[in-house]
Amino acid sequence: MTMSTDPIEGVEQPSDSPGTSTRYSKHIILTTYPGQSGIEPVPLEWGAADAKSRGPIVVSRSGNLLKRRNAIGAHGGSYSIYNALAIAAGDLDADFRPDLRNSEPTFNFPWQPAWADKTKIVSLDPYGHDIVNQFKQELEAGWDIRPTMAVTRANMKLAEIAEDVKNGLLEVDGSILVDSSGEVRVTKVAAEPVWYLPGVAERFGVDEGTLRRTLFEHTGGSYPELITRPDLKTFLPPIGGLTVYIFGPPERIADENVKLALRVHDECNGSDVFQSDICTCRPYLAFGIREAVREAQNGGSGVVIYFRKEGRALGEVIKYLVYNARKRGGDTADKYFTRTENIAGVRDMRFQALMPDILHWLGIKKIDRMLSMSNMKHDAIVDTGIKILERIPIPDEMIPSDSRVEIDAKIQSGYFTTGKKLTDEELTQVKGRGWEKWEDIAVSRSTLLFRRCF
Ligand SMILES: Nc1nc2c(ncn2[C@@H]2O[C@H](COP(=O)(O)OP(=O)(O)OP(=O)(O)O)[C@@H](O)[C@H]2O)c(=O)[nH]1
Ligand SMILES: [Zn+2]
Repeated sequence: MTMSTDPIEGVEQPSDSPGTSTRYSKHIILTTYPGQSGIEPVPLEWGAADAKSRGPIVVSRSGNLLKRRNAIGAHGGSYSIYNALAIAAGDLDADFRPDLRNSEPTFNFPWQPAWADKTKIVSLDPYGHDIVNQFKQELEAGWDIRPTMAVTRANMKLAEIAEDVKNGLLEVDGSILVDSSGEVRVTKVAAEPVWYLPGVAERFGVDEGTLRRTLFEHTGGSYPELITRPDLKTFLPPIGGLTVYIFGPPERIADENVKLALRVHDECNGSDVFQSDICTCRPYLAFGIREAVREAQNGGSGVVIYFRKEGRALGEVIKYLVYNARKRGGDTADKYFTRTENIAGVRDMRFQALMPDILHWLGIKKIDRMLSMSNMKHDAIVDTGIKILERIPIPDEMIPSDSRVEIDAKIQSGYFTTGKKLTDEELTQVKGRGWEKWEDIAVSRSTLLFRRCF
């Protein structure tokens, strides 16, 4: 195969390639180059004063947009693959354009100076929720421009909140906390990642070329334009995004005169949804929601931000391998992080450096009550100029006994605490639950049944 670079012709699809599709031309454009004839990216000036002077993010390769794209990657984060599958399966037209009527935000977040600051927001599109309004003409002309953020509202119900009402820790106000079943009114913002590569590189203290080359190499060479198009500075990576849960009127978040309670939470599916008791994730999340509701009821604002960074962004498979190593090797707090490092090479890949972007987008300048003990979250937030006035650890009575190992290891490694920091010797004594053998459980159960029968 030969590669022609001018004009955009690409390579011929090999005749022996399986399932040659009639949906696409026989020429496959593997990549593009800045000087190629016809290549004319839509101007995009990250950090410009407003959406129109910034320009829309155009990432689609469909039709003529291939020449006008100003971003690398694809919409939808990790769901871009499902989108491709739907097209491959014939369920979705490759040139489909969404009908965005009535999809506008339920609350108009006011413009913040950070939206026009290319150092404050580098991992999401500050105008991603407002494209229907900002880029009407382009949409009407048939351009494929998509929202990367969405704002909606909902009611949610949490068992722990119902418990808090029952125990007198929260009062039903009929507006924020609707009733004693734990029903709460909430405004939600979903955001997909949109990276301004020079800004992301700067946050990690690497040069842009190194970041681009590393992303290219370690995604199986999936995004060659990271290498061939240094003029394209924006990348929509195939990773999960975040959701903001706002309790109380959203306009209060940016108001420095009222208090703000904030929990930044990273996904832990096993605990958050299924309530496994090996970690403190769901209890801290529920505590965060309770305190956010309380702050909103007191005339302030409560915010919980949920990031899709399962297993400290190592993924659930790695996490379960670590759990096995912990349970088989003797689960003690002194070895907690070593077990992860043995399997993943590092203990954490969450890179909290990008996390504060959403706080700046919301217009947060200070956090009165930070519901987190993490030094990494704290330092990342404070480093970008947001003040944290008080840090609130998870209350002791909310810590499941099997997760003492995790919490004591975290405190030892630098997590904030108002309690006692254990010595190295004491850490070896903090033990998690061992595994019972299935055979033993089954035997004792059958013995029981046997006894009951006679
Ligand atoms: N790899 C790995 N990940 C874990 C383990 N235990 C918990 N996690 C993950 O650790 C993350 C915990 O995130 P958070 O609940 O935000 O807590 P944190 O950042 O440690 O700090 P706090 O804000 O103080 O709660 C989640 O992504 C969990 O899935 C473990 O043993 N191994
Ligand atoms: Zn967890």
